[in-house]
Amino acid sequence: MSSKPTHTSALHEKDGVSQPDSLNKSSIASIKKNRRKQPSVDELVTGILNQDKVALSRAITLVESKNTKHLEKATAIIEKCLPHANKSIRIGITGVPGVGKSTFIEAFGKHLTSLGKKVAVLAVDPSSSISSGSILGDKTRMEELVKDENAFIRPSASGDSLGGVARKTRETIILCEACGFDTIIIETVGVGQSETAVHSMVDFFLLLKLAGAGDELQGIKRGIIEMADAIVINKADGDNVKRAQMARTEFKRALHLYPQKASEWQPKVVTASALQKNGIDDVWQMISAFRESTKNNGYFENHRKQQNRFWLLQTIEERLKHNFYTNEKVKNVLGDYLNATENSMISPFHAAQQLLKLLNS
Ligand SMILES: Nc1nc2c(ncn2[C@@H]2O[C@H](COP(=O)(O)OP(=O)(O)OP(=O)(O)O)[C@@H](O)[C@H]2O)c(=O)[nH]1
Repeated sequence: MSSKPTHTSALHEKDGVSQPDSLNKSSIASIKKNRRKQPSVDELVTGILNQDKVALSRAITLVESKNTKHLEKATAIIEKCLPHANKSIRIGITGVPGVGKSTFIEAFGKHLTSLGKKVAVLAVDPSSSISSGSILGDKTRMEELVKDENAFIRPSASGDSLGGVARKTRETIILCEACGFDTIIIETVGVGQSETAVHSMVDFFLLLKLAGAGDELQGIKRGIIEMADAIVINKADGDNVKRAQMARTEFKRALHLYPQKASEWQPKVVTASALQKNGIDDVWQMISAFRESTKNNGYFENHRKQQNRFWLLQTIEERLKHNFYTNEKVKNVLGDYLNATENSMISPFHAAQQLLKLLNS
């Protein structure tokens, strides 16, 4: 008898992979055709509300699209998801490259899913606008978490500006919440302004630090420390344990020098080892205590309201700026005005006035 597979066998091979017989040529073609067909707004929203990660991913891709044709559809999806959003804790995590952000988020995220939480990890990556590459997106990161059905990981899209990346991240938060994710982690590399952008979209801001040699306080950027609700001294393992504890004492002392936060929360300093998964639950307990205390004193809701106001005003500023710099009349003469201003032939104020008039002419 011939060993040649027959068409009646349940599976057949394509490119070395077993395929159900039902996936014959015509059905594959139809799947491909359907894939090309963009789902409607309602289909995507229904998918998101049914906690379908594929629908979520497709909606995020629309939100991130630079194609202006997608803007209307993306806005409609956000509007429909908005009433189902907001029921999460949004946690910002920052730290210099190499401090252990991915290792920490992997351990933290896995811990949270083991507690029955649904975790979305988003990244705000300022490098994408500079190098068109992405510090956070390029590597295979969080290998375990990515396989967890209760987790969703999305690196940031490369944006033209930090503002653009931040706007998309805010909208993505809304989509993830509508999709049932109750813990949203927003990661950024502590190398620039991105921390401020992330701070403006989270409830709790966590700074990862290392117990370095020498004077710990020298490396502190005042602004970032001021924003932090907690400092986690990572890599507190092996020979590093003692140093991490010393660093903890120093940071605690330093944090007391700052004025009290509007949240009335006294920022905490803890040590952890993301690699050995030590101190991970302490971080979660701390965030839970923060949520409880700020919900009780009204700060939590109030802060989110302020963030919404800020998002609106920031979006208006961005659009105005965009309209100005892409206006043909402005583009034609901007260089001349810049030259004239450089050479003190016209004052910058007068030049600005003239240029702004062009927008409405
Ligand atoms: N000993 C020790 N090593 C750690 C710990 N956490 C992370 N590392 C190691 O530190 C290195 C950097 O870790 P990552 O998690 O990639 O750090 P990152 O901050 O995400 O780095 P970037 O992606 O470059 O921003 C890796 O070799 C990790 O294995 C820890 O708790 N203890």
